[in-house]
Order: sequence, then structure tokens, then C-alpha cells
Amino acid sequence: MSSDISTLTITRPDDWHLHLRDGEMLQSVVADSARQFARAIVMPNLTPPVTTVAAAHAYRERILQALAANGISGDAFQPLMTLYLTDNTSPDEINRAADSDVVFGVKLYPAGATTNSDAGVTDLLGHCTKALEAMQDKGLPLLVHGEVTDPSVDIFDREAVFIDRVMIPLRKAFPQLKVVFEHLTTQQGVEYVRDAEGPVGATITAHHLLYNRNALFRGGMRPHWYCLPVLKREQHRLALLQAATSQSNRFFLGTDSAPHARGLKENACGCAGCYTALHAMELYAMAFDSVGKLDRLQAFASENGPAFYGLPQNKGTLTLRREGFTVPEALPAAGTSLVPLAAGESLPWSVVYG
Ligand SMILES: NC(=O)N[C@@H](CC(=O)O)C(=O)O
Ligand SMILES: [Zn+2]
Ligand SMILES: [Zn+2]
Repeated sequence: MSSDISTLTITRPDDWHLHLRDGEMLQSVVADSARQFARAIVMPNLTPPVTTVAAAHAYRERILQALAANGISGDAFQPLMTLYLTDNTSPDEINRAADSDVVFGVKLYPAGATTNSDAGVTDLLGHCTKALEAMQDKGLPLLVHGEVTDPSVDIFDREAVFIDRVMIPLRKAFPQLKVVFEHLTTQQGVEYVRDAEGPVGATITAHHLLYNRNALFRGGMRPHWYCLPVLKREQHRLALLQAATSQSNRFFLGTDSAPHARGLKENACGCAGCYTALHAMELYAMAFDSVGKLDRLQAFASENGPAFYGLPQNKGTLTLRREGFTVPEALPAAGTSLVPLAAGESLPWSVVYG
């Protein structure tokens, strides 16, 4: 179904869900995002997590330093910082965040749901109502890792169950709270976001648009396809692809690029997270082209996110060309290596770098 267009130029895109890490890994990965995106919402799940505006400021400075060390100016790539919500986040901290010009969202990690989430929230409506009220008042979005952590719930159902147990009660209590359902992975999630009343949006990763759960087991166990929320059945991939390429402005680009050193992925208990910052737009173009919807990429990648966050669109452009891009087998990173998603494969589109 793919079209015969051979080049595509869109407004410069943004990544509304990104893990940049810290220290040496930050130095190694930040240029990949800056090459393709003008801005990114930077996730706060460091160790220790970024729970205060002061910590967000300091982390932002380290990102700007890492950009400079990679020869990238502060104007070329803007990190949009987030706070990590805990049971103890005060409304004062939320107000400081909303009044700052560096924090653009507050991230909810249900305690234990994913990488570095041990300090996360144990009971959202029990412990966080004052903070949520302040966020609603100030228009500061809540960014949600939408999975329950109840070990009795099947891992493939944790997003759908989260909608009933957490999302619906949350939005009933705070109907004007801006909420981003991060890295959406299911048909139930798509239907919820599409139909909900009030200010709700969702990010979708390239890997959830391109792959279903078979990718985890193709010819053996493939740790580099393991992320959370885990890849789902084909029916869910198709629902996500339909949503991303639809006329709805509620769905926008968030890579969830999540670097883990090779040895932590290829491990008896491998970490969750796929590295896609290197070739994010190549992957998204491939997904949109697979259903003949390249004309919808601009809205998804460059318009819907800024509109949701109340930010202007970027001024520059990004051009993709129908020319094979071979994904490297590994990248040097943090004194070790990093294996990008789809390593060694050839993708049909490449970003043209000026
Ligand atoms: N997506 C992942 O599988 N991992 C992310 C955490 C997250 O976004 O849940 C990470 O920080 O490694
Ligand atoms: Zn997450
Ligand atoms: Zn993430």
C-alpha cells in the first residue's frame, strides 16, 4: 500500500517522550535525538529520580553541557523537563514547576511498573490529590505510564486494566487535568483516548506501530525488542497505526527511546527499553508508508504535540528520502555499546542531513 513518493519534507518534529539518562550515556545518546528533533520531553526516571524543580534545572544544565560537548548549540535542541511524581510531591513544588520555564509536565510512574520506578506513586488518588489539584489549576500536564502493577494481572492486560482502575477514576476526579497517556499500546487505550472527554492525548512509539509481540520471539528470545509496555498482538498494532494516521489530533510522536547498555539487555533479567533515537523518523516513516499515510506524518510528528502542550510549532524542516538506511549492529556508548532497535536491518526511508 506504500506510495511512490520519493521525498517528504515536514516541519521539524519533536519527541514527546524520551529517555536521555545521565553521565556518560547522556553524552553518547543526546546527539542522536538532536539530529532529528527540535525539542523533547525528557523523562525524569534517573537514579535518584528528578523530583524537584531544582533537580530539573540541574539536569537540564547537564543536558545542555552534553549537547555542547557534542558540538550542538542550545538553540538547536531544547530539552523540555519533567518532574517525577511521588507520594510526597507537594502542591508548592507543582506550583514552582508550573511557574518555571523549564518544567513542562509531571510524570506518573506507578511504583514498580518499569525501569527506575521504585520511588513512584503507590496510591494516586489516596496520596496525590493536592498535587493533582495544583496541576489541574495551573494547566501542567500529567504524563502517565499507564500500567497497573498488580502481579496477578496478565502483563499483556496491564494497560487495559489501568484504564478502568486508575485512568477513569482520575479523570472523573480531575476532569480538567491535562493527561498524556504515554506510549499507548492497545486498542482499548486507543478507544479510550479517542473518545474521552476533556484534555487527553497520547504518545505512540515507532516500535509499537511497526511490531507485534511475535518480534520478541522471532527465532529465539530477542531482548532488544523488549520494552514496557510490552509489544502486543497484531490487532493492537493495527489500532495504533490507524489512530496515529487518523484525523484525530490527540495522538502524537513519542519515541520512548530508552538506552540500556548491551550487557543489561542481553542478560538473564534484561532491562526493558528499546533504543530508537538514532533512526526514529526512519522508523515512523516506514510505519506511515506501510498504510499509504505519509501525508499524515506531519500532523503526528510536528503539529499535534505542540498543540496539546500549548507550544508553537518548530520553524525548521526535516526531509526524508526513500533510500535504504542500514541500522548499525551496535553503537559505542558509555564505554560499552548500545544495540539499536532493528540492528542490522535495512529500513526503506532515510533522513537527509544538511
Ligand atoms: N519503556 C521502557 O521499556 N523503559 C523505560 C521506562 C518507561 O518508559 O517505562 C526506561 O526508562 O528504560
Ligand atoms: Zn513508561
Ligand atoms: Zn519511557
